[in-house]
Amino acid sequence: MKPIIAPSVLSADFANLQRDIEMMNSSEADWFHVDVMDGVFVPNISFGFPVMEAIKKYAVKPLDVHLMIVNPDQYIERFAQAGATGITVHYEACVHLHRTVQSIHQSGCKAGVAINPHTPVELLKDILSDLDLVLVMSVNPGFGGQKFIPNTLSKVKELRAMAARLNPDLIIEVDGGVGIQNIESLIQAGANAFVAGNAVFAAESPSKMISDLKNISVGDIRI
Ligand SMILES: O=C(CO)[C@H](O)[C@H](O)COP(=O)(O)O
Repeated sequence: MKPIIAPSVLSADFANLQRDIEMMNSSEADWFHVDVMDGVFVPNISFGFPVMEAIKKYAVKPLDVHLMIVNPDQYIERFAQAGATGITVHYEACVHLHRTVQSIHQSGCKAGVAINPHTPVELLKDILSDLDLVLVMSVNPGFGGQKFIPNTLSKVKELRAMAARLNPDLIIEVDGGVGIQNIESLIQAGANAFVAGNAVFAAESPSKMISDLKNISVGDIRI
């Protein structure tokens, strides 16, 4: 099974957003990854509803919305209305995570939980069966173009083993510093969805890079 590739709109050229969206539409990308940052949960501010609605207007693929914000519960319904297909909230930002996940499902979206590099996978044990996706951050969230943290590989392996018992259909998405140099080992570890910002948008041909990531040959596929 080929991996899910979700180019991150954060790394697109915002002055040519429609052009970059059309590129993603006609590429082998599966999802649009939409990073929302509030300047509180992470030390950066990206964009909010108007940009998200503009993306939705042209995108013909699912919008995978990653909320790097405090109090995400306040905004779930609005992100669903703005066109999200899936909404991922941070474990570290939610006090009543089970309730938040229920709200995401009630809004009609797929539900994901993201964990920061320092957050142990085992903390997800009691929520795992309620999730469609876990997003494993392989950089500290807030900025594109950072260096992949190698410890992510063992976290993905541990999570896939836990999911085999509790939620075999779980999508494990990796976000941060992902590219052609590490996607194969991440697939072998058990991940099956990948966010790629810099790797795609700094490439000479972004659509070819998306295709190369999508069609990577993997020795021992475990998904
Ligand atoms: O969530 C993010 C930052 O918080 C970005 O999606 C992520 O960093 C992807 O960018 P890159 O592939 O350039 O690392």
